Amino acid sequence: MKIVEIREKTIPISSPIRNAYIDFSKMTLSLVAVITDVIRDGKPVVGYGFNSNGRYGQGMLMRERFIPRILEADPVSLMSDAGTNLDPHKVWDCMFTNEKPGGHGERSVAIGTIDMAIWDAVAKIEGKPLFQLLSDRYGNGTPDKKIFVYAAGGYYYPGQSHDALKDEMRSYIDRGYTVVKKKIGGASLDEDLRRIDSILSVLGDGQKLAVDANGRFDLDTAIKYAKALSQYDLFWYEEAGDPLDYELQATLRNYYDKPMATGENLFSMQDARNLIRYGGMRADRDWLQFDCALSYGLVEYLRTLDMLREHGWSPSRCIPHGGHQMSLNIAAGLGLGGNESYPDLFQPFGGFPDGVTVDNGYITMPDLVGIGFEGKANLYAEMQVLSA
Ligand SMILES: O=C([O-])CC(=O)C(=O)O
Ligand SMILES: [Mg+2]
Repeated sequence: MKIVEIREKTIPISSPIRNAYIDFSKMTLSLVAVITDVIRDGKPVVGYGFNSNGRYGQGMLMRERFIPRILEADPVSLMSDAGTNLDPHKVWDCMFTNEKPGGHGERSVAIGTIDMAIWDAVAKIEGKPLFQLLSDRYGNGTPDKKIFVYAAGGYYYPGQSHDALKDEMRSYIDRGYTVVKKKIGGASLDEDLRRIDSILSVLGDGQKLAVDANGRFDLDTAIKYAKALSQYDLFWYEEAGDPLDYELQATLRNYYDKPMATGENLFSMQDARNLIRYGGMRADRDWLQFDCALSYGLVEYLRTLDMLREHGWSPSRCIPHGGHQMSLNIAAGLGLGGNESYPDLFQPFGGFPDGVTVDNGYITMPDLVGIGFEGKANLYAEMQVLSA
């Protein structure tokens, strides 16, 4: 068997929203199709992948380095030992050939996107949902198909009123979510607190709200917010300072004893390990948000989960960034604590297969082969254009 062709396309996911650091008016992502010569149901197996929001399409890196390396490799060198399927770890090693360590930049996004498509193809060739394959290979063989999901929104919109913000949050609760997220740090502390008060007048409980500063704050500001936020008993306080400022994160724990979350902008096992070694994160209450689609894919995420276990962290402390079905499969197969969801943003990417509903904060994964993209009609329509 072999990979016949790999196609990629940059697709806009723009919207008028803004967090504390960027707006999404020009946001794009890469969609990838890995076409194999394996026939299932009379058609070649095609694996699909895309990167989640925030890092733009990475077509150039794929076209210049990673796709040619895969297509120029001896197909046997990319196969499982039995020769009946691709081996994602071997494909990963092939992509990483002649890449120096460190300084991960955005090649981790390009590789992560192709890696997602490889895993989709591998599970389709085995004829299983990816979560089942992961549980069989790396877990206990019994996936937990019920997954906690929270609704990420609460962005800054031009001219948005507090009533509109309240309506947005109410609509997530009405759709079955029990935890919602809002952005902070894109307005003054006073205005952010008024926005939080408005939202809590709807939610009634701080544990139903997470806040996200998107790495905007210096230490003084992070501490001011920490002190002010302490009154609410929030679900979490996310990415207060620069993602690579481990000392800031470690200092912040002296001012905030409630749960914190970070990690969506750490793109390698080594960066994640530095957070665990030096960031003062607490395995009994904090949350880790590494997103495989941005950080070298699931092959690297498996290394990150091993690293976490060695440092006394359970996979259940991971709730990845990005809101895509790949992380839902990892959550079900390997016991993560849940997944992000953007009910109204970045569609048709992200979200759940059609017919899946959120019930009291949880979804249940349907038994779809591969990652399950074929079960989401508007997403699969985009994918089919690429592979036609
Ligand atoms: O606004 C963004 O860049 C996305 C983000 O931080 C999140 O979903 O946590
Ligand atoms: Mg975030």
